[in-house]
Amino acid sequence: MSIKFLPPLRLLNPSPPVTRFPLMNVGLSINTRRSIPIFSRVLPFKFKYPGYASQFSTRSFRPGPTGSRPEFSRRTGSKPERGEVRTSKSLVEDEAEISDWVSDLRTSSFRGRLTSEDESDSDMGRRYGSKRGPARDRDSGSNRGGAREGFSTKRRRESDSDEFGEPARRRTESTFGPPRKNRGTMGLQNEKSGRGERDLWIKRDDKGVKGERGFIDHDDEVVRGEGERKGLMRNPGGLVTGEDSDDDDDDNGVFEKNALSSTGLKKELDRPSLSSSSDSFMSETRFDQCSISPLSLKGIKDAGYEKMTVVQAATLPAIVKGKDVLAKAKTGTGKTVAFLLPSIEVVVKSPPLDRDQKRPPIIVLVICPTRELATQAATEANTLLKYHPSIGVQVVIGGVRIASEQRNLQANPCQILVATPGRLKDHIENTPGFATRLMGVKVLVLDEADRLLDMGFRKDIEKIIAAIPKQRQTLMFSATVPEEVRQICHAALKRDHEFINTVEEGTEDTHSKVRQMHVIAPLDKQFPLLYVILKDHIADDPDYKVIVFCTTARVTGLVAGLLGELNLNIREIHSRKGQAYRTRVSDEFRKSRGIILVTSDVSARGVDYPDVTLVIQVGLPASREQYIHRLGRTGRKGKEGEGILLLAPWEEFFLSTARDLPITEAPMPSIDPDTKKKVERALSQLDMNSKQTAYQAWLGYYNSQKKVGNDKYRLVELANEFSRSMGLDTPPAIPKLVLGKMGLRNIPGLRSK
Ligand SMILES: Nc1ncnc2c1ncn2[C@@H]1O[C@H](COP(=O)(O)OP(=O)(O)OP(=O)(O)O)[C@@H](O)[C@H]1O
Repeated sequence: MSIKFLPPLRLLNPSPPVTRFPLMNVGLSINTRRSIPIFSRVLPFKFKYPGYASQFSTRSFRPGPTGSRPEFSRRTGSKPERGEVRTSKSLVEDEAEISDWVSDLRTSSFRGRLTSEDESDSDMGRRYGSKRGPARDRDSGSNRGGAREGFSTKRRRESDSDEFGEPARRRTESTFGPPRKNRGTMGLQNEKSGRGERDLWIKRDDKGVKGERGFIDHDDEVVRGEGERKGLMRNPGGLVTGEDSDDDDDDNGVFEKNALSSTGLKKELDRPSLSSSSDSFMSETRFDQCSISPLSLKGIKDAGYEKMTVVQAATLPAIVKGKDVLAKAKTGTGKTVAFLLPSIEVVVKSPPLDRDQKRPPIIVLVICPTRELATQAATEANTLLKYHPSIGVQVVIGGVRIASEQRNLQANPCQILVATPGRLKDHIENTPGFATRLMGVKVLVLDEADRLLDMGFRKDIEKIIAAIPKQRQTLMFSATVPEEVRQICHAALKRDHEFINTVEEGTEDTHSKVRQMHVIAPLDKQFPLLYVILKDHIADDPDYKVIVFCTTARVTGLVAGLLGELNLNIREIHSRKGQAYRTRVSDEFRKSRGIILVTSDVSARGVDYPDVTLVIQVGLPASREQYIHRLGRTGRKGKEGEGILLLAPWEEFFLSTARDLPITEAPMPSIDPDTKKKVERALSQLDMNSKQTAYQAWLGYYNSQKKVGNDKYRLVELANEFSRSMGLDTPPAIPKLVLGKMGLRNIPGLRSK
């Protein structure tokens, strides 16, 4: 059965045809075991370069006598093979866990949107509504109005929220597959049709017997019944219950019972139980063993790189052969060079620019989810291009005047463009001649691919892909490639792409040299605890360099204010800060020691700050993936590091979603009465506005976390606990409009204005 597609509605703005990503279909993800043997294909992999041949194989690596050789797996086609599914299945150990996992899959994409105040923040006005005001405000870097976090939260969830009416309709607009009630389990196979790329879906019955078939065509738009998508997004369980509420008291007890000296945690962290062997990120292959242009080799040498990292050695052969590649490698292992170097080689091999050409083509397009990351990738590209003076790199990111970017694009060579999605889309729509230049793209790179394919960016990415040639090479890189991303990535990748996974089978997605611990404490203990943990770490390591991740921009602002009042050497980065400020602070933090960066998820992915000694995550991470990326700011390039996750008792469920990661319980540091008083005094010094906005943002964030937000009554109780933890007797009032948008009108305990 083939599906009839309706043409996209075009009203005011004529837009290019859109490549549609199939929605992440949970049913598909958890049933891949059955479909795999039919669809997966492992092509023999022959190395072109002698240097690689001895080093890698397509088979799983079993440590030899030296035990040091890294393992990676490589396969082609859009379907995972057995080994890989085992890896993702390690998250899902039994049937009961599957439902938890499914809930997480359902929520993870919009969770990401809610928390990650990445580039999307600045462009949210454009992406989620027709009003351009908010985006402009943000771009100018000014703080406006306490209600905005609530609104931006709403915008970010618009496309898949049940609470706001409009979203449910939108959600159905791009749903693919057969009507839900007819769905059994399904497998997807990508193939080319006369009309472009499409996915074959095959329905299976309970025994896995093939039944109904159909196609999902990426070039068309489908309108489908509402119930189908809702069924995917609703969380059947996982509410925070009254029992959890009672647990708060119990946990207070535990808190006191477990209390050690304030240095207890530090001592625990000092224990030398880290394995050092399996984490080698360097390969034995030298860059000069590969067919790379001599000028690029000179640039590499000047950058101080001699041997390739594992991911570089693993992906380079396939990329230089022109293959599409989806690569997974742990954080801080050199993925940026892995995609930049072969991309530069494509430019080198392209015909030189014609000086008279009015609209010279952009040859390589790199898309990154955050401004910091885009800037960093461009800097790395410039380093590698040191001896290629005629090749130009330009960056287009939110928060910068679009007119100045337009001038730059006009005046300077730009064979390589690094962009954040929202701003790139702006240029496609508003910069004269830009769309023509994009028609020259030969290589598309999606850095942090899983994030870019997330719902928050998906529409922009679809538009961007529609604006570049179909005949191109696509490279996708990330430290996390959840199964549902595997399911949809072939909308952008060719059918015969290679999935190169450098994470050794049976090992964690995190580095063994990074010790991971959790501290569970009720909200009223968390600010003092954070202070104690930081003080201990500072006392322990005079060269400390710490990142503290908070759930939202406003909460980040509050925590930074508090730690500043406590005389710690604090810097803060989040989406409420102007871009110039963000860039300056980021540069300063990169170069400094003895410093603490308090940040939201704008710094979660990709940012390469050297020698971060400790990452603290306060509150529920948006997802297991986000936890991994945040943690990955420490322990880069094979170094050691520490991570502490500070959760309230009712957030402890997160640990079961990250059960495959070695997060151990930390001994509870004790808070002496002086410290408690000191923190209370510091809290009282903070201005009311920062507490009000933090409270509202906190409520918005947890409202979006299904396991907490489904029970609105409990949610409000917890929010008011947070309010008390800031030293407030009465919770701040929230504008009625915002409460309405959050679906929290008339919930007892909330004050409205
Ligand atoms: N061949 C190499 N030899 C030594 N250092 C390298 C090499 N390639 C890259 N690096 C360095 O490794 C560090 C980490 O690289 P990069 O930021 O690309 O990691 P990543 O894998 O993209 O991390 P994340 O997943 O956090 O984005 C950078 O400082 C980079 O300069």
